[in-house]
Amino acid sequence: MTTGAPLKLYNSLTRQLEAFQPIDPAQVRVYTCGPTVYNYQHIGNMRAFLFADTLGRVLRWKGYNLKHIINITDVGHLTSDADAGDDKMEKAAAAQAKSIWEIAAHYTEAFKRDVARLNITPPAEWTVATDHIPQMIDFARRIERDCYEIEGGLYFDTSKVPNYGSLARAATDEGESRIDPVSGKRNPADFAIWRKSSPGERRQMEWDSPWGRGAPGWHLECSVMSLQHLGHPFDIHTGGIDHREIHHPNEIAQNQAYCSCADTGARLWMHNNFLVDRGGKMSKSTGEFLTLQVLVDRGVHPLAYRLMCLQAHYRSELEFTWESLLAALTRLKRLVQTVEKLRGQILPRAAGEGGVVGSNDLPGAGHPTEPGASAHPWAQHGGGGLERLDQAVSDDLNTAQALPALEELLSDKSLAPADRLATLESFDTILGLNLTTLTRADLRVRPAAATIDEPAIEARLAERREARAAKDFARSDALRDELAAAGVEVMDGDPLGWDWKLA
Ligand SMILES: Nc1ncnc2c1ncn2[C@@H]1O[C@H](COP(=O)(O)OP(=O)(O)OP(=O)(O)O)[C@@H](O)[C@H]1O
Ligand SMILES: [Zn+2]
Repeated sequence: MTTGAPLKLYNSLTRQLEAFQPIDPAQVRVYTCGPTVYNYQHIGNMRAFLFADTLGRVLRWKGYNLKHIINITDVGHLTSDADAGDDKMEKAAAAQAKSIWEIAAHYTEAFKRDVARLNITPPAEWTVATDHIPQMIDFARRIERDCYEIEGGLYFDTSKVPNYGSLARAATDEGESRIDPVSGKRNPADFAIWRKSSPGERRQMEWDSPWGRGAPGWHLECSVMSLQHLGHPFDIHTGGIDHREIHHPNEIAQNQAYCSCADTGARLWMHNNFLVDRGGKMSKSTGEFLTLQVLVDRGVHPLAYRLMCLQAHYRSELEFTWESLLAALTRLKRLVQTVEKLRGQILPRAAGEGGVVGSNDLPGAGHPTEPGASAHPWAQHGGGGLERLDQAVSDDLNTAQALPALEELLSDKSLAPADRLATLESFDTILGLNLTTLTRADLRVRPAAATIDEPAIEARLAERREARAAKDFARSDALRDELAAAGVEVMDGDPLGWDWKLA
């Protein structure tokens, strides 16, 4: 049973907020288009998975039993989403003189490491495209009547489905032919279901099919994996907003051809907006891009990036600047410091009462996925905090509004520290910032360029304190400069109580 405010989500299909009603109340099924593992994911890509994670966390918190699938695309995605150009995987393998399997394994592992560092809940299953080739061929056979064969392979005739492309904002008439015409296509928006290897072409990944040796089209993969692992129709399909224009309309067209009906395959299609920088959408194809590792190498904890994303609504464009990332880090430090203080306030009292309360003993601990707000026995102790959280996230996952509600809750002196901490656990079930366990020391990430370690820093700082006590300011300044040269900024009188930080 779910409780709390009705969950409203924005459906890209209808372009409006809709009250969420599960198809099967026993299990909510969500499919997220996963990464193409030809390169590291940039932090823009990770925004898409952070958004899907927030959706999953809210659904679970509201009491739904969630089955979430994220795929790994290791074949078929071409350098243009509009189905033209080279296969991204083949291209990367050729450039690095490696096998596609090595490329896929390396970047899949790197992606999963980032997923863990951002505290993104892993899905029920990571479904890998190349594990589904026979199913893709079966699916393609069933929709073959809506396709035609040309030299390049089997193409889907988009004129066969009524309302083709209605999900996209602009009519997709331009389709792939605008970029790289494929001779013989009937309509510009028609797309490959099965791409035949051209004579003389040597592909690392190719399979036999009724339409010749070749590889599946990228759009086919997601239709097939969602059908196999979730069944059609399932509840929610997510992806970045670029997918609203080509990839998802094509999935929908395939799904409708498959079922010979108007069903799009999913009830709701949800899309996160882009992370942008001064150059526009962050993109791997532009060459220079930021990975999570780059942020870490610069001394920024990954959860600061998570917080930065949570500060914006998922449907708003989010501009990346180092200043805004560092501001998010400061906000995170402040939250952690407040939680540490609160914990300090309850520990002595609890010890006096005959036992030390650890964070796992707090009410609500160990039940992170229990049903919604008012179902929690301790909801009344949160001073309305949980209701505010519920209202915010029920309004199309408005985490930006949940954050000030959390900050007000933590500083609400009319509530006992233990109650504030208990309510915090519920907030963090949704926000995923690890606020109950994160320490200030965890947030001090050593930049790759730093040439000094923590014991050495502490030793220099102790020396500097002595120099200051002895009013030897020249020595104190020299030590400060020495630390600065090693990448450490001394923070005298920092309001957050940070003695130093890695610059
Ligand atoms: N700048 C961005 N901001 C938010 N989401 C993005 C951004 N770029 C891509 N995405 C989303 O990231 C997810 C993974 O995308 P995928 O690995 O297929 O990226 P890609 O198309 O190869 O890369 P890119 O667009 O970065 O060159 C998709 O849901 C995609 O829509
Ligand atoms: Zn997809």
